Amino acid sequence: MKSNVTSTAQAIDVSGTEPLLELQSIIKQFGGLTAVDGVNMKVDRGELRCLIGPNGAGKSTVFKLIMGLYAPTQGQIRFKGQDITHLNTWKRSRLGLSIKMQIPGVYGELSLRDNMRIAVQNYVPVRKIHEEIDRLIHLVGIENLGNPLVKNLSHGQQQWLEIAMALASKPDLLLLDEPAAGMGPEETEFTAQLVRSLNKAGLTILFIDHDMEFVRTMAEKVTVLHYGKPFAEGSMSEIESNKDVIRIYLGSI
Ligand SMILES: Nc1ncnc2c1ncn2[C@@H]1O[C@H](COP(=O)(O)OP(=O)(O)OP(=O)(O)O)[C@@H](O)[C@H]1O
Repeated sequence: MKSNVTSTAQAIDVSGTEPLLELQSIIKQFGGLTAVDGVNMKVDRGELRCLIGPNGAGKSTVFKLIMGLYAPTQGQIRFKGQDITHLNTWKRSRLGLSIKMQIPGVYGELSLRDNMRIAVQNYVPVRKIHEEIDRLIHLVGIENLGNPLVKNLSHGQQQWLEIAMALASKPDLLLLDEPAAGMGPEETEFTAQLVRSLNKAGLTILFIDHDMEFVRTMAEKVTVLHYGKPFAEGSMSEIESNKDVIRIYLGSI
């Protein structure tokens, strides 16, 4: 299979010097547990960045904070230069943030196109829905699957469908939580190709992954989280040769 990305809907604003996303001193506590402990992070337009770190380091919580699924205990989140710390998820998605979570968010008992319709209907007029569904399933390379019930799709196909659904809002920044988890080598390769081509077409992507081979082929820049704090940041080769990162994470996977 091959992905069909040529361009995403929103072009890169080359004039903008401000980071697309900025986390400023973000803290998130769950009762007595500090899951995110003072994260400062900037993501520039056009980046394909990976967030790595040991289990429980706070990666998924950071994603949920960015999307407004959790409110930070402290700190500020800025997106496109705007303070979005107190905006609800719907408004953030209108502003250009989208997420594909780790837990599948597709409806197995509905057909592929009905799943897409749910994702698309809030963003295009009714007369454009079919056309938009066609565009998005073509974009992620699942246009030849027909219209089966989603529970009958393979794991990989369900993940790509979910990426297509996440693209319905025409995001500027797409968050992918372990996009290739549970996939075989071929599906993983297709996912890597898809994510890279979406990025090349102008979409900024921040993803979480534990599969270093996958990260190596994808990310230009890697941020390491450890106990809820940024621990290291750099190119994959810098990260892989960082003795402290090997000690706390890479040495154990
Ligand atoms: N809703 C919640 N309530 C209480 N504790 C939570 C909640 N969500 C996350 N945590 C805790 O916060 C910490 C960070 O969790 P998080 O899922 O963000 O880590 P992670 O780096 O994504 O881990 P993994 O790689 O295993 O997915 C963990 O100790 C987790 O148990």
